[in-house]
Amino acid sequence: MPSPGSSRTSAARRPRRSAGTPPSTTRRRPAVLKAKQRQGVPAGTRVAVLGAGSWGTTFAKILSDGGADVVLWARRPELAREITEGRRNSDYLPGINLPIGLRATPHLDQALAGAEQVFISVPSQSLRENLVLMEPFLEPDAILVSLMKGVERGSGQRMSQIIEEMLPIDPHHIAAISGPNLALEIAREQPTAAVVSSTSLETAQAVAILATNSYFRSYVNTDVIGTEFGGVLKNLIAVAIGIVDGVGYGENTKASIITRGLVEMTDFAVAYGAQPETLAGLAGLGDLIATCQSPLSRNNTAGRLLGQGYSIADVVKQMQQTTEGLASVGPILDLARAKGVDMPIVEQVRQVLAGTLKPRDIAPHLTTDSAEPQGERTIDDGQAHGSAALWGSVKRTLDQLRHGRRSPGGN
Ligand SMILES: NC(=O)c1ccc[n+]([C@@H]2O[C@H](COP(=O)([O-])OP(=O)(O)OC[C@H]3O[C@@H](n4cnc5c(N)ncnc54)[C@H](O)[C@@H]3O)[C@@H](O)[C@H]2O)c1
Ligand SMILES: O=P(O)(O)OC[C@H](O)CO
Repeated sequence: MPSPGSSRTSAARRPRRSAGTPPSTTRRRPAVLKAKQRQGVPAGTRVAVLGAGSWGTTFAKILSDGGADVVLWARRPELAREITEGRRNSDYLPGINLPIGLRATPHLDQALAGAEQVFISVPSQSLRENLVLMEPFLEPDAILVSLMKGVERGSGQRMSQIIEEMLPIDPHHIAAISGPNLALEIAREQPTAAVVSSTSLETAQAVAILATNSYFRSYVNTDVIGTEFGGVLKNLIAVAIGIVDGVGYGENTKASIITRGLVEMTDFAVAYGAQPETLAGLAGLGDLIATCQSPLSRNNTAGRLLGQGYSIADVVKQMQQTTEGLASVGPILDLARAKGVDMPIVEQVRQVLAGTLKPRDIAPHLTTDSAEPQGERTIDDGQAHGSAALWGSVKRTLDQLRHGRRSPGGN
């Protein structure tokens, strides 16, 4: 008699996995596809992913493994060929086998022809110029989805705002995806959650259905401001964490910065109209934890190099991939000033980048100039639910990450 929870297949007959090999998902994949078909989503919905860097390629894999017919746009013809013929993107995702059905092309018109949903993953500072190139080839009712986590220098605009400004598109057809989504972990099919946000719940749901498979689960919300700013702001806190890591400070300093950083993120986003709950979810706290903890994070890595004493010019030279946080510091502080939001951690990151603050001096934000003891304000007083609510948010986020379970009142 098998014990409760044991499978009928004996462990001895099960094929053995070598250490480090991700569990096979092929057995579970058909169930996800069948569930999607029951929801009326035909397998093979045509989608385009623009940008064949680490996140664009990983997202193309997510969608392809979820049953969509994906064409990935790569600027370099040789990369498009490597992806289509070799099923590899060795520069950005070493060791990852890409799905058989995934095609790549260097031609934007071919990537966009017939695409019902278009996922964009280029560096934020290049979005505007890429939208100009895309516009002639977009299908009239296509949904546009930003996978990016930056704001534009100069305008301070979020990616969905730039899409809305540049294209003759129904704003309800724009979405953004964010969450604790380190590309390489997901490309290795490690279970992960994200949130799809659109002012139209219907659009968010249509995108989430395609962006769900056996290892990737998409939740939905309608708070685009909170979702996009969560992804931008956690990068800045991750740079701060990298800096103190590089200096050699330990866990207390990092936990203090993460906790105070979440308050800064929430204050800022709420001042721009976000819902505070969003910052306590996958796109805020969830992403903050992942990015601040992982050596895979480029923002964290850039910070660590700064903390080790490299100049900003050296760091930029060393970073081979998009490091959005470095470009976002200035615009975010401008936006914060415009709303009177205090962001001491982000301000200190700016000073370290400018060379006016030594990395080892980044901690004094934990004290103040005043000798008076201050109350610990965890979230904006106007929204205050106290520390119990914050702890509840932490538990909800961890729960979502561990079990993919929807929590009451969650996303
Ligand atoms: N990598 C991740 O884990 C991850 C996860 C979630 C979100 N993101 C976000 O996705 C976006 C893209 O990041 P990434 O990790 O894929 O970066 P990346 O550096 O790995 O890839 C960027 C891609 O854009 C291309 N590119 C560069 N300049 C371009 C231009 N002017 N026009 C068109 N294409 C250009 C590059 O050739 C490359 O293919 C960023 O906003 C990032 O914050 C990344
Ligand atoms: O590598 P980073 O620092 O750009 O972070 C990647 C993702 O945004 C993590 O969610």
